[in-house]
Amino acid sequence: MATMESLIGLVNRIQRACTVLGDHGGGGAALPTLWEALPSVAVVGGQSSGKSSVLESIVGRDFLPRGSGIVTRRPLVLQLHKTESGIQEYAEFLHLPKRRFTDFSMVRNEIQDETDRLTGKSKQISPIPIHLSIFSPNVVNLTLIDLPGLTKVAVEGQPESIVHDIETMVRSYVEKPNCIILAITPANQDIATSDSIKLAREVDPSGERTFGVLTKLDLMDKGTNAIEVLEGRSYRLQHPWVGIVNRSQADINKNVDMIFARRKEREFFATSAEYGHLASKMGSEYLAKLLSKHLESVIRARLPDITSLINKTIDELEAELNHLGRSVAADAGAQLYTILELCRAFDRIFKEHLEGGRPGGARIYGVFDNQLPAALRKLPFDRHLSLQNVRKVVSESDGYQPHLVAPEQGYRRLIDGALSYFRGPAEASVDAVHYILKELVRKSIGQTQELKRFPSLQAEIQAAAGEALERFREDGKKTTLRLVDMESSFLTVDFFRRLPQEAEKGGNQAANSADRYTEGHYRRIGSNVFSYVGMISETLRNTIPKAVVHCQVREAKRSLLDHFYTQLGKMEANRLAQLLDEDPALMERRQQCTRRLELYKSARDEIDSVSWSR
Ligand SMILES: Nc1nc2c(ncn2[C@@H]2O[C@H](COP(=O)(O)OP(=O)(O)OP(=O)(O)O)[C@@H](O)[C@H]2O)c(=O)[nH]1
Repeated sequence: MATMESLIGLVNRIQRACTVLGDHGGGGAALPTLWEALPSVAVVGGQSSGKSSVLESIVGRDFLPRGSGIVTRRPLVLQLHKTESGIQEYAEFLHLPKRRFTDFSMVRNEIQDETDRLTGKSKQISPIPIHLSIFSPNVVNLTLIDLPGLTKVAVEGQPESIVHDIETMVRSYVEKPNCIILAITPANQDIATSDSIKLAREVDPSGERTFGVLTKLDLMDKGTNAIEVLEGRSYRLQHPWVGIVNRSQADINKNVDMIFARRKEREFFATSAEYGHLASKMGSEYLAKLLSKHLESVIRARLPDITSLINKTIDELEAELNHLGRSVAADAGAQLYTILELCRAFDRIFKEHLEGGRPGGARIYGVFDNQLPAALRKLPFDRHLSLQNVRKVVSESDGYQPHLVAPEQGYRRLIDGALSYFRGPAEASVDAVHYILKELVRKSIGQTQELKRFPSLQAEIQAAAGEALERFREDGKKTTLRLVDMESSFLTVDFFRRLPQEAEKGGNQAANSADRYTEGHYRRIGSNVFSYVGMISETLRNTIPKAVVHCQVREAKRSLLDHFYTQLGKMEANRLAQLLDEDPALMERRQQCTRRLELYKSARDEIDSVSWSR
């Protein structure tokens, strides 16, 4: 079995580690606190009930600030470490790790200064504890938390809210199931009106973690005594009540020393007619031993829970840290490598969208299969090739000399005019695919888990990909428009050769030029042009998608970030670091997790070392 020293010492060390990490249970921490799992003893009582006196006599030293009003304004975590006899007593603050206090009045000043440091001179209170360790042969191993005295009225200079604030703070400590409550009540006050008992009853109705302490037994009116309370009949708790006689104000003024006061207290009980039979279970020394023993047994009982909490939390923290990712390397080479890896991760996802595995690629096909054919069908060739327009264009082309066999010029103009309509759908296809690709870039960035941490790099990839897509779009437009232009630069000769020759077909030699200008003639021209244009439309319906895929989709797949990679290669180290700037909230979270993980791991090591010594 682990010794008492090692068990309480273990908890002491873990508590100190908790405080260093800001895990002190006082505030509403977002992460589970180990502190809350550790047993501790909190001293609770109304103002002037004798809290400081009890603490000091347990320690056997004067070291707490005195004065009027609310003196204790931050929790004081007091860890007592028993040393071998003959060694000089000293105190140490966690916030001043290098300094050993042997003069205890300096300890008092430091508590005052350190309280003011956080709360200002405003006499506000703060839940962040001050940690004080006392190493002495005259103490037992014990951790006590001194809390501000419960009060009913604010003192001058202190805000009204302080009454409520103090209660809230004290409550936040004592309501934790692992908190042992040392409830101080002065004997010269009716126990029914005791603030500490009232609060203790609320948070610990069964009284299993409450120790009742009755102070000022020497100040009771003549003829009255506290036997009913001390023997547990007035107010029953699971643990026996302990009566205490501290130094009076007069003793303090006379600088009566602590060791002497302890002796006087012992004598008080030993010689008391009322309390003589309880003498061995009264007094501050007895209280210290009682608490220490109880604390030890509680720790022993809680140790398996604490260990499993620690193990569970370590697992959780490690999982979260994995999820958050490693922190970024510091040197430029490693950073460049990281950036390239992240870009590749993005690129992989982007490709999956295009090639299948993720949705998106099908939308591009939708452009070719639906939008483009629909747009081609809607082109206003009816209007362009109306009888009226055909006649107009053909006669304009003929000029003063009407065409003799077929209106060559007229055909050309009508065809050129019709072909120019194809530019619209060609450009629209390029644009439609451009927007789909842009959207897929955006989606892929969002879906790249590894990139989540790096908002700057996300923006940069988005911009670089955007620029690249813009270049591809330019190229796509040029190429598709060229396809259209190519159609007007050379007409398909065969088509026209295959057209039936009107003159021959008619077989009417009498047919003269006058006949050529009939409606039927123009209608035929119109319908010939119409079927030629239909043929072109069919061709473009097939070639525009090829051009779009060639210039945009294939390039996006192949070289979306090529340009960006070249830029990266030329970047200065600090620019690379900037790209890897993480979301500050995330960095903060990782740091918190890392520190907490260290705490829990060191706590686990501590516990392991204690288990070994069993
Ligand atoms: N005679 C006698 N006086 C006591 C006893 N306990 C405390 N006192 C006196 O009561 C006064 C208040 O005691 P403190 O120990 O300062 O009480 P406290 O609860 O810490 O007070 P605050 O920190 O102001 O809330 C001091 O003058 C003590 O000397 C006691 O058992 N007997």
